[in-house]
Amino acid sequence: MTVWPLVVAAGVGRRMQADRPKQYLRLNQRLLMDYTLDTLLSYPGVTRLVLVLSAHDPYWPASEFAHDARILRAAGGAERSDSVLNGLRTLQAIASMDDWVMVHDVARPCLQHSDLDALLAQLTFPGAILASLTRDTMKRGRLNAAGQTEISATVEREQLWHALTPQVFPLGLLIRALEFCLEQGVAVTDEASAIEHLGHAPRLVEGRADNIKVTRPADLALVAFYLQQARSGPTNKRGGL
Ligand SMILES: Nc1ccn([C@@H]2O[C@H](COP(=O)(O)OP(=O)(O)OP(=O)(O)O)[C@@H](O)[C@H]2O)c(=O)n1
Ligand SMILES: C[C@](O)(CO)[C@H](O)COP(=O)(O)O
Repeated sequence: MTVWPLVVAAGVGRRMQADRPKQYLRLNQRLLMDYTLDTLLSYPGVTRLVLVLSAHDPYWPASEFAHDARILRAAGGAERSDSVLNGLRTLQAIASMDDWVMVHDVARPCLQHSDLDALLAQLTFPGAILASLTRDTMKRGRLNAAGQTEISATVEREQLWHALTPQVFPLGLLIRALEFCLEQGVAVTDEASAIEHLGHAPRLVEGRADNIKVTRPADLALVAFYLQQARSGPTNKRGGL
């Protein structure tokens, strides 16, 4: 059974408010993107990887992996789901529809091989995602008459998870799910949502809480610390595709 990594890296990073897309910011002297690509390309059994970049990305040549023949590039789209679908359509040229695809955010550079081992132990229909249980009491907010944000409800915390990536699904099923959502005009922010819209229930695989998505400026120092810790700690080389 073949599992193809697909990395989405065509975002502009509005919330990061930087002078370039966040995947091209340096953390401990290395491009954020290169941490993510290194983790996936060094995972045992990975021979190719689909990388979705903005069609107008002038920064890619600065990557350590800019000339890596294992990388198959695809052009991004307006939304993350469009970028994923573009990547899947590029993957179709080299893959079987019965293969699996593992979609990962380039903005999650702290992914570790141990989490890939856990996720890839779940390659049964309809697929699975890495997730982390919420730790806090969760509130839903609303704007009041004075323009302040107030609590509208406390969300039941039992079995409440943060969806992370990678998210792994049969290639054909994920293409059908994303095309269905596109046809129905349903916006989805992760692959599992599209699979759910087909009536399936992907499994949740508990992953590391440090597999955070770099989104806002305050995330950079924390992720730099996690990456430093990972570099100085044991690496996970067991497992594989
Ligand atoms: N049209 C898009 C939008 C996002 N992404 C990717 O999807 C992942 C998660 O998206 P997000 O964190 O929202 O990244 P950005 O869209 O770049 O951030 P922002 O929403 O702040 O602009 C990122 O790796 C991003 O590069 C993508 O490939 N194509
Ligand atoms: C896919 C994801 O990382 C799962 O939590 C998240 O939905 C991406 O959301 P974004 O708004 O595109 O960052």
